[in-house]
Order: sequence, then structure tokens, then C-alpha cells
Amino acid sequence: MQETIVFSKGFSYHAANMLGEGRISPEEVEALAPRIRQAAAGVEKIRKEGWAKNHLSKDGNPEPIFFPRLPYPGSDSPNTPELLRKLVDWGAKTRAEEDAVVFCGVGGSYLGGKVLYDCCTSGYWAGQTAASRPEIFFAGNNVDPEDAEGIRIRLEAMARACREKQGRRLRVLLVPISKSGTTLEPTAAFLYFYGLLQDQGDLFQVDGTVVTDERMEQGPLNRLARKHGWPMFDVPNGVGGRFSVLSTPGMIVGAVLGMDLPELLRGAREMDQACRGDRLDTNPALLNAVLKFLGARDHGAVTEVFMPYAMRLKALGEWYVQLLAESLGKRKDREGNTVFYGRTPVVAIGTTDMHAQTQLHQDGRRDKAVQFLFIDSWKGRVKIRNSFPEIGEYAKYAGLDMGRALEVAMEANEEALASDRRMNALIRLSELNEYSLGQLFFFLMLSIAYEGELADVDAYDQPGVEIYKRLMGEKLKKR
Ligand SMILES: O=P(O)(O)OC[C@H]1O[C@H](O)[C@H](O)[C@@H](O)[C@@H]1O
Repeated sequence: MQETIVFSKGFSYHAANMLGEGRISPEEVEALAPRIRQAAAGVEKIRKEGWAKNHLSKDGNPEPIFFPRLPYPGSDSPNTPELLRKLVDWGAKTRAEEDAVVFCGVGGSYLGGKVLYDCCTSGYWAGQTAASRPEIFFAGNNVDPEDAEGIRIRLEAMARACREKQGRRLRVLLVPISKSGTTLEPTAAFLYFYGLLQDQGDLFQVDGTVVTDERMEQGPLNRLARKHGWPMFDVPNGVGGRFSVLSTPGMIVGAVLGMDLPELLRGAREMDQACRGDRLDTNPALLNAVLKFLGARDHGAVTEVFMPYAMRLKALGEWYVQLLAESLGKRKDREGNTVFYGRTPVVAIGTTDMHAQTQLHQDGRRDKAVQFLFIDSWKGRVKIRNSFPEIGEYAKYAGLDMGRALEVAMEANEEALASDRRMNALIRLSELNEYSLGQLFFFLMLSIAYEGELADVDAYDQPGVEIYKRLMGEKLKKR
């Protein structure tokens, strides 16, 4: 069985440490062959026809699944060439006119955009970036008053400086992003900031753009956009929040940053093409899904530690947490049997969390698979100089490349876990740019889609979040 799949364009998936003694055996994989074929066929059906087995919307109606079409702009994709142009033009106009942009979204309407922001604003970003851009804020991903106040204080300071230096009002664009248009957190943030900025008309000029489900004509954001003439971007039918990073909720953030959106989709498209068929030696997403599925089902690896060796990729870990938790954490399978499926996602950052979590990964319950992630181009950039030659303990740091130290630490972690037969796998990217991010997002989304098929659970609904929402709604009414 293939242990490493090198996808030629700078992406590779290394599975050797998931296999072997005390871990998954080739025989187990072999025994799963009929189900693997079914899973590949299930995802292929979603690709071709847009239907996943027994999937219904929240209202109980059949709902298509269109995320596999996102990388292929065209008439049968939620991403059309016109939409991409509209996003790019909107991004350029926003950069030219606005001083600050406040995105208000939560869950899938926040996490993907935050990944794009974090990556793109890094000095090690190898992709396209706008020369200048408005200051960007993410609100509405919580109803934490302290966080909202923090943004208010910063906006007010910016506005006062703008009045003093340029004698004009600060121009702030509010962008509520919510498919349903009624989610507590983004709605609270949008209303809070709109009221606040309107009340200080001498300091602020407020603009709006909304990202919501256009088909809900009477939805609050739709009505507001019509009334105020604000631009509106559709969260397309058949694209759920956690699969929407390559759709309007994620790409609108990329558009402000001046990212190359077609390139992001190209990376996703080429990954999609590389992840077809039922052969594990050529389909890395299927291989990843099979190993994680067998690890969880037969080897107790019901926790997945997602561990990028990059501080910047913490947001990616948080995005993956929603993808894995909401997609696979299911009470029932698609035949209605109670299965309580799912893996608990945990984010760890290397090397930081080697000093906090690795003890548990190495010696704790054997209930984990660790998914490492490493970016090669971060090596060879920061050299350490030892200014204290008289201190013997520092000698080994002299001339050390910090990126190589990061890699050595990760390799040591992989090896240490493997030496105790603890499952781990590695994704390597040659560098971080739009193309490789597109690959990575799509690899992870497809892996989850394949695993949903293997476990026979609906990866596209989230019925479990309705219970607290109902209770919260009742409580909020009473207050
Ligand atoms: O975009 P929205 O409708 O505001 O939804 C935002 C989030 O809300 C819910 O809690 C769902 O569980 C998430 O899947 C979704 O991403």
C-alpha cells in the first residue's frame, strides 16, 4: 500500500506512521475494499449529480450538495466567472474607498475567511497581496462584549486620528455574513456596530455589503440590502457553511485582501482531479479518510489532533475543527441506526504545544491520531547567531536555521509517536500561496466527504445544534 502520495504540485501526504504494528494493517484496508469502492462512488455521485445519499435540509426537503463544483467556475457551479469578477471589482473598490471593514460572521461564515486573512497577512505569504488595504476586523464570531468593545475602541481611535490628520470622517464598511441571516452572534455584532457608528455621524461614514442566501427574499439582510442599496453576495444553495471557504463567505475576505481568487480555485480544482477514483495509491483524500476511519473505528483513535507547525495556521486548525466536528459528529447513520459517530478535533501548534499537549499525545490514552502539517519554504530564512560563545550550552544554536529547527522538532515528534505505535500522518506544502491553500482546503473537505461515505453518516447536516438554539431562543425572548 502507498504510504506517501506526492501530488506533484508541492503537496504531499505521508501516511507511513498510520500503518504498521499496533496500528492499521494492509489486511484491514484490504477488507474494507467494498466499502471504499462505495465511498468513492458516493462522492463521485455528489460531484456529478449534486446529490448525497438521504441528505435533507433543515426543513426536511432534499437539498443538493454543490461544494465539489466550487472549483469549476461555470454555469452549473455556484461560482460563475461573473461572480468572480464581481468579487474582484468589489474588493478593488473597497480597498480604494474604505478605511476599515468589519466582517460579522460565525462558524462557516467566519472561519474560512479568517484563515485567508491570517495567511495572506503573513510576511511568508508567497501569493498575491494588495499594496494597501483597509484595516480588517472580525466581529460577530462571538457575543463577547469585551471583544466588541475592543473593536469599538480601535475604530474610534482611528476615526479621531482621521479627523485630526485628514479632516474627514472614517469610512467603515460593515459586512454581515450569514446564510440564514438570523444567527445570534453576527446579528448582534452588526446591529451593535451599525447603531454605534450611526450615532457618531461626525466621526464615521457607514457603508454596508451583505453576504446571505439570496433566495430568502424576505430575510432580514436581503431586505436591508434592497432598502439601502447595499451590494449583496449570495451564499449559494447547496453550499453549507463549513464547505463555503471557496464560495462567497470566504472569498469576500480574499477579495478585500487582493488575493488571486482564480488561483485559489485552481489549487482546489487540481486537488479535486487528483482525488478521484477508488485507488488508495493515487487518491490522497480517500487514503486519508480510510486511515482516519479505520483508526477511529477499530483502533480507538477517536480524537484527531490537527497540528500545523506554523503559528499562522491556528485559524486553519479552527476551520478544520468545525469541518470535522459538524460533518462527522452524528447520532444516526443514513439508514437511521444510532451510531454516535465522530472524532473529536483538537488543534495543537508545533512547536508551542509540544510543551503543553505532547505529553498527553505520547503517554496518554491511545485514542488519538495526530495530523501534522509543515510548510517547506519557511526554512532558510531566519538564522540564529550566538553572541555568547563563552556559553557552551549555546554552541549548538550558532548558525541554526529556525525553519529547519521547526522541521527537526516535528520530525522528532513524528518519530517519538511512531516509536510507541501512535498513529500520525503528515501533510507537506512546498509554500503557502493561493494555489496551495486551495489544494489544502479541498484535500481536507474531500477527506471529510469520503469519511462521511465510509461511516455512512450525513456529512452535510447539523441537526444537533438545533436543540440549544431553540432553548436559547426561548430564553432570549424572556430575558
Ligand atoms: O451563516 P449562518 O447561517 O449565520 O450560520 C453560521 C453557523 O451557524 C450554525 O451554528 C451552524 O452550526 C454552522 O454550520 C454555521 O456555519
